[in-house]
This record gives sequence, C-alpha cells and structure tokens, in this order.
Amino acid sequence: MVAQVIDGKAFAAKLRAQVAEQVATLKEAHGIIPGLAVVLVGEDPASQVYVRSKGKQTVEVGMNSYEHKLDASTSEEDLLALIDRLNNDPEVHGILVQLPLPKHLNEDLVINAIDPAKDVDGFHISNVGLLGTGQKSMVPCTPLGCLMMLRDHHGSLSGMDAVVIGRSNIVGKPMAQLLLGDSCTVTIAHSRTKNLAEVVRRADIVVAAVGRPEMVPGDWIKPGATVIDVGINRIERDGKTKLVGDVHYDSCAEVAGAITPVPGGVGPMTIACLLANTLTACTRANNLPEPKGLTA
Ligand SMILES: Nc1nc(=O)c2c([nH]1)NC[C@@H]1CN(c3ccc(C(=O)N[C@@H](CCC(=O)O)C(=O)O)cc3)C=[N+]21
Repeated sequence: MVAQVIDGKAFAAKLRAQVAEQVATLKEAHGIIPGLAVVLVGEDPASQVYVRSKGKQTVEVGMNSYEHKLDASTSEEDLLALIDRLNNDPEVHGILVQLPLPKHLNEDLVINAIDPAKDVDGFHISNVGLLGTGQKSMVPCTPLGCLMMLRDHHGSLSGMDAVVIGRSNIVGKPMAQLLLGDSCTVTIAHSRTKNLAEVVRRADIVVAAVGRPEMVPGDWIKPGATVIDVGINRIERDGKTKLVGDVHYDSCAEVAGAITPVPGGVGPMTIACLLANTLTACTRANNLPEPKGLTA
C-alpha cells in the first residue's frame, strides 16, 4: 500500500480562508478586528523566523498583529507586567508567549499569568482542566490541527485505536484528550514504554510527537493506519540541513493508509489553528456566536 499524503499546507490555506472570511464579516457587522499579541523573549533564530511567519499570516487574514520582542535578560517582573497590560488591553484578544523561555524565567508562572480567555495556546491550567473535563476551552493549536486533519480524513474517529507517542503538555497530553473526546481508545506511549513497537502496531491512528528524528520505522505501522507526524527536526544529511519528522517517512508511507509530510503537514496547521483560536477568543469576548468549523 502507498499512503495517501495528507496535505497540511493546503488544508491550512483553506482554514485561513475561512478565518479571513469570518474576520471580514466581524469587521463589517460589528466593527471589531481580532488582535493577536505575540511575545518573544530572546533571539533564538528559529523562534524569530516562526514569530515573523505568524505575524505575516495574522495580517493576511485581516487581524491585527502586535509583536513584543524582549531582551533575553528580561526579568520575570517585566514580562509579567507586559502580560498584565495585554490582559487588560481590549484590542488584544489572543496572547501567545513563545516557548521555550530563557531558563531564568518560570514558564508555568508566566503561562498561568495569561487571562485564560486570551490564552490562544490553550496552555493555561484553567484551559487544560476545561479540556480534560470536556468543557468549552481554548484548545492547543498543534493537537487541534491534528484532530481537524484526522476528522477530515476519517469522518468519525469513534472506536478507533489511537496511540500518541509523547507525553508533553503542549502536544501529547492534549492530543490524547481530544482523541478521547472523539471516542478513540487512547494509549499514551513515551520513552519508558515497554515494547513500543508492539504498542504502535495495534494503532489505527499514530500521532508521533517525541522530538526524535525519524524514530518510528515503517515496520511499526499497522497496514492502512493513519500516521500524523508532529516532529519538526532539523538534521544534517549529505552536508545539507534538512527538516525531518519523528517518523521515518519513506518506510512509513509504504505501509500506512495516510500520512502527513514534514514540512507541509502539521506545522502549517498549527499556525492556522492559532489564527482560528484568536478569532474564537474575539467572538467569545464580544458575546457573539462562535465561528463555525474552527473549534474542537
Ligand atoms: N507558545 C508557543 N506556541 C507554539 O505553538 C509554539 C511555540 N510556543 N514555540 C515553538 C513551537 C514550534 N511551532 C511551529 C509551528 C509551525 C511550524 C511550521 O509551520 N513549519 C513548517 C516549515 C517550517 C520550516 O521550514 O522551518 C512546516 O512544517 O511545513 C513550525 C513550528 C510552534 N510552536
């Protein structure tokens, strides 16, 4: 079997077009423009590229983008003061603090200082609790993008066996919650899982989010399974830098029924979902009907 390629880039473009349309309506009918504030502390080059691309796409869908670039040595007090200002700014509907933060800053403390209603990353403990109990929340962008692609491909996910490899707060755990919410039988596997190959072989859906280049080989995949590759790893090969996922693409694509590529899979969906979440946060803040098809 040769897997169908799930085109995340095209899917994300469609999603952004839907967001743009609803942003335009919001502007016309209510004079409201959704605003997203992105906070970057330090000069990590990968983060800078990523923040720039978010800002560009935010403007392209008709929303306001506010970029706050702080020095790597910024104190926790100053960062918290900025978050407080953004929490109280009515023009700002979404706040994203780029992770990871420099080591002298407490990430949990900073994230939990964001107004949960503006927490478009869905990382605040209050949103994590709401998601875990099936209540309306802000849903983390990467898992939301994965869920949208899975629903689009399968229709219903009910009763499917899903294995999530990776237990991070930003991908693995919320991904498992979303799959459970769609009535999958969910296993969370990780670096200490015994017989990982056997566990993965049972799965109809494999979500790989471990951050280890090409660690899932094709012979772990059940024939016909759907493989969602969350990994974005920059590696050196033949003297060139190359972007690869957490799954070994060529061997997995020979066995899987469907697979997301890297790049062009989950990555673009993550940013599109960030824009969708900002629109959702804006409509909620203004007691307007929720956008359709953009939330979990
Ligand atoms: N608070 C916070 N929220 C985040 O969502 C967050 C974060 N911090 N810190 C960093 C990671 C990383 N991340 C990516 C999103 C999209 C691509 C993406 O669009 N990648 C393209 C290619 C990128 C390239 O060519 O380098 C692709 O996969 O096709 C990559 C990486 C969001 N993150």
